[in-house]
Amino acid sequence: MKIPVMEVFGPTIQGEGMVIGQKTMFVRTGGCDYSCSWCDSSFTWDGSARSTAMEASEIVAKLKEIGGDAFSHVTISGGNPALHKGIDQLVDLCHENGWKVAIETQGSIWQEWMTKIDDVTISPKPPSSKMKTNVKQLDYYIEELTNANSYFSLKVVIFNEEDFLYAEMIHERYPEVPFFLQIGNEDISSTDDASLVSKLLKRYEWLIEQATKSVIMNDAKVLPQLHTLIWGNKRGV
Ligand SMILES: C[S@@+](CC[C@H](N)C(=O)[O-])C[C@H]1O[C@@H](n2cnc3c(N)ncnc32)[C@H](O)[C@@H]1O
Ligand SMILES: Nc1nc2[nH]cc(C(=O)O)c2c(=O)[nH]1
Ligand code: SF4
Ligand SMILES: [Mg+2]
Repeated sequence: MKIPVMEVFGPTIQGEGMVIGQKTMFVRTGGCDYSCSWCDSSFTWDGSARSTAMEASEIVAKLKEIGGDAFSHVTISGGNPALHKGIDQLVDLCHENGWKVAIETQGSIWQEWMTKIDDVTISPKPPSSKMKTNVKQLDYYIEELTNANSYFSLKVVIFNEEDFLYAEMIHERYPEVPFFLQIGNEDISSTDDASLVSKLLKRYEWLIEQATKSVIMNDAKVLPQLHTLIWGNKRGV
């Protein structure tokens, strides 16, 4: 079953969330059921770029072609990779090659293959995105991953106070799930890396302040997007 692929890149490091710093390859799929106002990967769904329909075996060949033997971890992101049934085979092939597999999804669509993934990041969207969370669906997600004994976490991107309150609500709803706060990048098309980084670090400091003040966030981890601090808004890193 073919998968629409926007880009395959790496090795690089995972710049976000539960396995931040992990050396990894990326497979970015096309299409999303959301359209977040601040999406830094909107080319996956807004029609501005074309995807290539690829079989899982072709994706694996591409990973080997560009990564050689210099990786053992593959992150599938998008768009929403959970739109695609064919990822089941991709995960199996990665495992056959001895690679671990991570996924980035917003938790809006469930797939049975989700429980095979080694590192699952669920990133529900706060009010600034203009998207609405289906909490019942999120409850189901968390329940399925918990029952499957999966290694998973929640990561909420924060742009303002209202987003922070949303993050508190999510963390309180699923207190057992490892919880990550991430700073939002407001300047997704800036090419001025110096001013971008300085602004992001200010936002990071602000988010740390919010988290340190909050009694609900006692066990939260507060992170920047590491890749943005290093490479700015560059694609394919
Ligand atoms: C591009 S999304 C793709 C995966 C999936 N659709 C999702 O949103 O989780 C990957 C991650 O980037 C985050 N992200 C997107 N735009 C961002 C921005 N402007 N600043 C910070 N994080 C952003 C998302 O919240 C998500 O955690
Ligand atoms: N280095 C790096 N880390 C990332 N973590 C999540 C990413 C994504 O776009 O899903 C991403 C990305 O695009 N690059
Ligand atoms: S859910 Fe993810 S890929 Fe989809 S629009 Fe939002 S940030 Fe972008
Ligand atoms: Mg990204």
